[in-house]
Formats: sequence, C-alpha cells, structure tokens
Amino acid sequence: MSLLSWQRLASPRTLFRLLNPLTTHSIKLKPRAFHQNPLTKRFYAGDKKMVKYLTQSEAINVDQELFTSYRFSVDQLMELAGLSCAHAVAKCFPPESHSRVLVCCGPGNNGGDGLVCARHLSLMGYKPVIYYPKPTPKPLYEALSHQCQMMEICAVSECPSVEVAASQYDLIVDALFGFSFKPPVRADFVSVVELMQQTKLPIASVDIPSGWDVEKGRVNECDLEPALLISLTAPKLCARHFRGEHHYLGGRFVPPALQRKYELNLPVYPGNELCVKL
Ligand SMILES: NC(=O)C1=CN([C@@H]2O[C@H](COP(=O)(O)OP(=O)(O)OC[C@H]3O[C@@H](n4cnc5c(N)ncnc54)[C@H](O)[C@@H]3O)[C@@H](O)[C@H]2O)[C@H](O)CC1
Ligand SMILES: [K+]
Repeated sequence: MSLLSWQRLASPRTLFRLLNPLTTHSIKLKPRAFHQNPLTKRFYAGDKKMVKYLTQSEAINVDQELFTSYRFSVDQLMELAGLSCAHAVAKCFPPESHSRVLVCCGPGNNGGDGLVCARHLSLMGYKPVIYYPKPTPKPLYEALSHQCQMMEICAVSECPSVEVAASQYDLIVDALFGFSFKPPVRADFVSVVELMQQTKLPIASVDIPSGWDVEKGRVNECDLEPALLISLTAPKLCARHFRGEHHYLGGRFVPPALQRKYELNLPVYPGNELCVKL
C-alpha cells in the first residue's frame, strides 16, 4: 500500500509512528473505519453515513418547511447563509491575497445571500464591489442594498469585461442563481454569466454554480467551474459534479427534527464554526 493510501487511512499520530525510525512501539497496522465519496474520491474517517445530496424539489421543500413549520423568517436564514459564505471565502481566499472581490447578485434569495456576504466580507477586511444587474423591488432586498451602501460598499452598474475584471479583482462571488434556477439564462444576466465562464479569476459559488442544472450539474462545456462551492443547508445533486478545490457546507440552522425527516446526515460542524469542509 502506498504512502498516499496510508495517509488517507491512518491518523496523523499513527503515520508519525509508522514513519519515525526512532519509534520503539509495536504498531498494529489496523486501518481505521472509513468511507469514500465515490465521486470526489475523498476519504472520511469513521463509519458515518454520507451527507445527502438533495433534488431540486427536496431543496425547495426543506426551505419551505423552515419558513412555515419552523417559522424562521427569510431575513434570519439569509443572514446566517450569507455570513457562512463570507466565512468559507475567508478560509479559502484570505483578504491578504484576495481583498478585491466582485460580488455578483441575482434577483432571488441567492442574490440576497450575496448582499449579506458582501457586507460581512467588508467587515472582515475585504473590499467587495457589488454587481446587481436587476435589483429586486421588495423591502428585504432594498434593505440589504441600503445596508451595503451605508457600509460604503461600492457597486458597479455595468458588467466588467474579462480584462477589466482581471485587473480590478482577485475573486468573484457568484450569487446569481440558487436552487430555483430554470435554464436558459435570461438576457439581463447573460453578460455576467459569460464573464464567470471566461474569467481566470477564482469563483466562489453560493449554493449552486450559476447556470448549472440544479440536479445534473454542468450541462455545457463552457459552464463555469468555481474553485469554491458553498452548499447551503445541504448540498444539492449538482454538487456531485463539482471538481473545484474547496467544497464547504454552510447555513448552520437546520433543526435536528428536519435533518431527521429528510435524512440529511449533515456532517458535524467543528466547534462553533459556521461552515464545514465536505
Ligand atoms: N433553506 C435554505 O437553504 C436557504 C437558502 N437560501 C438561498 O436561497 C436560494 C434559493 O432562493 P430562491 O429565491 O428560491 O431562488 P434563486 O435565488 O435561485 O433565484 C430565483 C430568481 O431567479 C430568477 N431566475 C430563475 N431562473 C432564471 C433564469 N434562467 N434566468 C434569469 N433569472 C432566473 C427567478 O425569476 C427568481 O427571481 C438558495 O439557493 C440559497 O442560496 C436563503 O437565503 C436562506 C435559506
Ligand atoms: K450561485
């Protein structure tokens, strides 16, 4: 068995003992219980069940139950969702190297998560700039936009070209469409989707990589490939096709009974963290 295989199976302590020529302990080479994600090939310690990947209708149903049976308000969950996205961004793209962030926001709740994320990124030392091509005329979105303005977060009204984006930004946050997206992309959003398809900047997608089919994933060769995907509540089926470097789960607000009802098998969030690596 190769060293790489042992790295996946053994704990760091066992590995140290295996590799340390000075060790005098007798070592039992008993592999730990583990399971492997068949798509990402990642190994997970323990024999816990795999996290569930939701269909589009399951995602919508979970969302609805949170608002109806559990009486959460959209603002509450959006704040937690957007905050967890900002935390995942900070883990993968620290402000020291990726301070200039273009946050692209769509017309629905995914876009709302983006506005919240931009506000928290700005509090965390980033310089976010918002591109919100079709602001939604509803009190929630107007308040979120107003908060961003009051926080002196800049907004651009034109979608930057690939070249301009490359010179002015270090990272793009994709908060255009989430689990209610129905292809094809409508005219108002074509240029920003094309920017994200063509740019070489890293992209952090909120919940769903925009333009992907919520269940089938990438449908066109040119579809964007985020470097970071932050699944919210639970990953959707499209996340099985994610090939980027970082996959996080955020939205740490799902009541245990709802987790049980949908057999979500969510991973344990470490300590008081707002997101967990999948
Ligand atoms: N429970 C949770 O997990 C929470 C998730 N949140 C986030 O909410 C989105 C889902 O929000 P929703 O408003 O239902 O949908 P979308 O944001 O995906 O977008 C709907 C919006 O987009 C328009 N639209 C749909 N298809 C197209 C298209 N082809 N072209 C252009 N426009 C399109 C549609 O008309 C609507 O206006 C989820 O993914 C999470 O990110 C909550 O924030 C917290 C709870
Ligand atoms: K998105």
